[in-house]
Formats: sequence, C-alpha cells, structure tokens
Amino acid sequence: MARRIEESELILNGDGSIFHLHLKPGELADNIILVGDPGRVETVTSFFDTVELVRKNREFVSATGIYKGTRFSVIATGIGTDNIDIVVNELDALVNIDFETRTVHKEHKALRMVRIGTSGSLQKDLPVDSCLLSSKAIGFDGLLNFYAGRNEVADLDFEQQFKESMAWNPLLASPYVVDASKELLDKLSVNGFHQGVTISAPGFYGPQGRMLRLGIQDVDINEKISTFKYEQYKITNYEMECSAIYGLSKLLGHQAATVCAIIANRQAGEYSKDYKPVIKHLIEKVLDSLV
Ligand SMILES: O=P(O)(O)O[C@H]1O[C@H](CO)[C@@H](O)[C@H]1O
Ligand SMILES: O=c1cc[nH]c(=O)[nH]1
Repeated sequence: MARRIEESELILNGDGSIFHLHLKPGELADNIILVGDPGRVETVTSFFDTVELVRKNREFVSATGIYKGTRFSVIATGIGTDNIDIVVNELDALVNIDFETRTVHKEHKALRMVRIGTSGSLQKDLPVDSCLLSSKAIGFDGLLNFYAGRNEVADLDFEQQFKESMAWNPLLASPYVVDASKELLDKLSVNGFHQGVTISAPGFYGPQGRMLRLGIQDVDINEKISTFKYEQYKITNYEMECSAIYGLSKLLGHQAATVCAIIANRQAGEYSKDYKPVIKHLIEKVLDSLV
C-alpha cells in the first residue's frame, strides 16, 4: 500500500495550500522561474501577457501567468539554500503528491526550473553586467549531504580533487558538486552567456571571503578557488542558491539551470553601476528560450 505522509511532514494550510508557498495543486505551471529577490517577481510578470494569480507569504512571492502562449510560474525564494530546501520540496509536492490521500502520485511529473539571480565574479575576464550560465554548482552549504542518494547525483571526482586542492577545512560542510540539466543548458546557451562553475555559499560575507570587521579562517581562499581547474572547468562566481536547486532537482527528477547577472567583480573590486537593465534583458532572454 502507498505510504501516507503524516500531517506533521506534509503541512497543508486550512485552504488546502502548501505550508510556505501558499499554492494549491493546479496553481503551479510546469515552467518555473526562480528569483531570490521578491521584488523581481513583478519584473518577470511585467513580461507576461496575462497574470492568473499572485500569492505572498513571508519572502515567498509567487505568480502564475502566460508568456507568448506558454504558462509560467515565477517564485521568489528569498536568500539561501535553506529556503531552497523549502521551495523545491514544496514545488515537487504540488505536482507529485496527492494532497487528499497524502500519497505520492503513480506518475511522476518533471518541472523545468530556471533561476535568474545576481552573483559575484571570481574571474577578471567575467566582468560586471555580463551574464553567466552555471554548468555546474558547488555547494558550500552542506544541504544535499542530508539527503539519501546524494552520491548518485554528485560529481564525486570533482569534489575529491577540489577538497584536496583547497586543503578543505574539516570544520566546514563537505562541498557537493552537481550538474545543471543538459537539456536546459542546451536551450539557454544559444544566448551566448558565459558558462562556468558556480559556488553557492551559506553567507554573503565570510563564506564568500569578504572581510568587513571580521577576519576569515583562510584569507587566500578566493585566490585558490579562482586558480583551481578540474578538466576544462574553472570556478567563476559566487551566489547563494544554485547548488541546492541543482542537487534537489536531480534527486527529485526535475530539470534545473541558473543564469546570473554578474553585479560584482571580486578580483577587480568593482560593483555594477546599475544591474537592473541587465536583469530585465536576462529575464526576456530566458523566457524566450523556454517557450
Ligand atoms: O539576487 P538573488 O537572486 O537574490 O541572488 C543573490 O543575491 C543574494 C545576496 O545578495 C543571494 O540570494 C544571492 O544568491
Ligand atoms: O558577490 C555577490 C553578489 C551577489 N550575490 C552574492 O551572493 N554574491
């Protein structure tokens, strides 16, 4: 008999919507744009022909509508991979769990998720206001290490070489490396974005090697990261969500990719004068690639 998922594990609100996202089955499109900033949801929907619904709870702002004949949902995740754990598990539940019987549907539905974010470059030749498509993600956050099957979706050889090369501090979570969806990379790469390997950090300051008043454990970490090479891959940028989106999507059988506007160049010490037009351009390019 199919396992019934308890009330404490799959939490539903009184109106039948899922705990954090406040969405009900049927309100989510199969094509999903994930953004960090809740304010960016409106920038995405400004491109839609029609908007069917807007839902808000905490930092999780969602909207569903039509762009050039294709139904899209856009979801704000807020900041960090802990929020991604909530968002990706709840998105999957909306399409793969029956909320009445609390059992997993016999037929699996795969979602397409593209994160449109902002990011800091670790390479001089990846300038501010450029766009980067993450072919692989490295999670410094440790989230995926909690899940069964983690080794089956990770690039274990890359992880091993990275840890050795960095002389990885055992006090930190073991980094995990996961690929983007090949199908989405093919669709998005026609836009001529830079491609690279993205680190998702569990913080904006120390975990990305930034020092304001506090010192960090390894002052050379960004130098070591930016010169590290695995096969043809170089590590290009830092942000805070991509690794968990890639890892959880792979485990749950969804497609995922991330494209970011580079708003800071850490090597050059530069920050974008105005990244909003770059984000708008990126949103339009991504939507057009998915219709
Ligand atoms: O602009 P978003 O999508 O939020 O992405 C980046 O910006 C935030 C930090 O300022 C983090 O969420 C990071 O991943
Ligand atoms: O440097 C940056 C810029 C945006 N987002 C990040 O996480 N880091």
